[in-house]
Amino acid sequence: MEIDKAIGECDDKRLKTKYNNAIFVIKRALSLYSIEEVAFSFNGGKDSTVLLHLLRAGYFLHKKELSSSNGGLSGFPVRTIYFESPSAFTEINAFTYDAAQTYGIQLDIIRQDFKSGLEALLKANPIRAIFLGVRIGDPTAVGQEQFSPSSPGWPPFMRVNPILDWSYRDVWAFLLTCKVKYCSLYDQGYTSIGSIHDTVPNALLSVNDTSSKEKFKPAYLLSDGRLERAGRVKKNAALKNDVGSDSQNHEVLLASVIAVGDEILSGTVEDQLGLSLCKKLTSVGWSVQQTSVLRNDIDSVSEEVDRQRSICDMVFIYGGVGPLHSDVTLAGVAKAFGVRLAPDEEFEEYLRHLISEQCTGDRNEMAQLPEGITELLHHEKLSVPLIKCRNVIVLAATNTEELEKEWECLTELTKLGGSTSLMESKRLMTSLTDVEVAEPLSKLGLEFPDIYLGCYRKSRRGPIIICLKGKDNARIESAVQALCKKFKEGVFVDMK
Ligand SMILES: Cc1cc2nc3c(=O)[nH]c(=O)nc-3n(C[C@H](O)[C@H](O)[C@H](O)COP(=O)(O)O)c2cc1C
Ligand SMILES: Nc1ncnc2c1ncn2[C@@H]1O[C@H](COP(=O)(O)OP(=O)(O)OP(=O)(O)O)[C@@H](O)[C@H]1O
Ligand SMILES: [Mg+2]
Repeated sequence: MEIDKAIGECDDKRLKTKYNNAIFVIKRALSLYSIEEVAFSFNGGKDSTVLLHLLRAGYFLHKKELSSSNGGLSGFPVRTIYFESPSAFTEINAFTYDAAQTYGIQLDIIRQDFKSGLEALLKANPIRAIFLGVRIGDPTAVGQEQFSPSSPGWPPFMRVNPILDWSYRDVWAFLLTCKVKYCSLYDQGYTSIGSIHDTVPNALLSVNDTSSKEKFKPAYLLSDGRLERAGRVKKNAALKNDVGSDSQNHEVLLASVIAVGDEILSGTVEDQLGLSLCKKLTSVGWSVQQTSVLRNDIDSVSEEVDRQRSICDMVFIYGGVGPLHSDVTLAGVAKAFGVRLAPDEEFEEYLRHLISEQCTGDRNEMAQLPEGITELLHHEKLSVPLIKCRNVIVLAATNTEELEKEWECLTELTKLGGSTSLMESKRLMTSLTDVEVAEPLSKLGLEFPDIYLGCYRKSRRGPIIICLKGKDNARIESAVQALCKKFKEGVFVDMK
């Protein structure tokens, strides 16, 4: 088998190890599942192409072990699915079809989105496991292992990721050593290929040329594989980025507070931090748009963070930060931004000081932070810096005392308290009934559209508290006067 031979004959020890491990995973999968129960998700990308050849070799070696036959491969026996999209590059499409022909692959073309397509596929076929060319640096790899069940909400199958631990360099070492064909776009400076709408050649491969047309070196010449996605145009480029940039245009800054903890949802622990954070944010003029409590689950965190970061100026998240298996908050944040978790030397240094002797596990694993988007906010009062990922602040506090300290440092280090014009407010208490105040209050709202009017009561029959907020004290006073005029004197007590 030419692939096995090429790797066997090369003297790249690292590549041999990676190859052997991947083949081991493939052979395990082929032992666990029958050939009808497996599928290969192929899209003509470089990682997919590596996997195609590993599967060809793995199937050959698996068969050889079973029957001690040494025959060649006739056709490719693994059901191969390709989600064809109108926004795919024509070069990718052409290569995919070409490869199918060359290697005797019967392609199942699916023209639906991934989820619906997989649902239909699994309904019609006995498939239980799907091979994917996902690698650890991919945003979608966060939280995955070589065998990972599909996520909740997805049809049930096993995701098999034989090249999960391969680096960018390993991929190119394999393709070049085996001298196999790959999509022509990689020779034009594309290093990771998505759709025509979000992919351009990697600027790091640009060749300075006097002619007008920009030229690029081939993908295998990219020296720092961590930058392979530099040619991906950010999907959310237009979204909010940071306090102090486009957020300055709002009158009031918007915040979202997210707690992560199964223990809160089960009612075992009362969430004090959320309450405290809302108070603190309000006191410095922020408007808290939403608080939410999430399960310790990567996808729950990533979906909520992704939603909130695009709506709010700043997202504050706490809980699920640390070395426990349930501490998935940072992985969720990474997934929300489409980046991987990567070891951070600076952060590791802090942890080394902090936990030194107690550490039995891999300290490096604990020091993983969302790559390329994390800013460490240092403060002499903090033993570990605060973690800021674009407009998401990850708080490590586990109680209100710790939060107090982190908040103090945070307000000193960022423009949290300084960038907004503080809101003025006044609270009035009345023993009038809600029916009595309802209409006059809604009219007041129309007369003073610039004043926020909030109402609540502590018990059904207890007094009503009316809260007036605005930028200008004089306007608040006018609103209070106007409200008082609508009733007998003395029915409202000023609560300050
Ligand atoms: C065969 C297959 C299985 C997938 N299974 C899952 C899954 O279990 N959970 C999930 O969140 N995404 C799953 N995805 C989606 C990918 O994680 C990812 O969203 C997809 O590759 C799109 O990447 P893009 O948005 O960068 O194009 C799957 C995709 C494919 C092709
Ligand atoms: N449209 C698709 N059809 C079938 N499988 C897909 C599709 N998109 C992604 N996949 C699966 O997900 C894997 C990861 O996709 P990803 O885009 O990261 O890698 P790639 O396309 O192989 O290489 P590259 O990183 O250069 O784009 C693929 O190897 C493939 O198994
Ligand atoms: Mg791709």
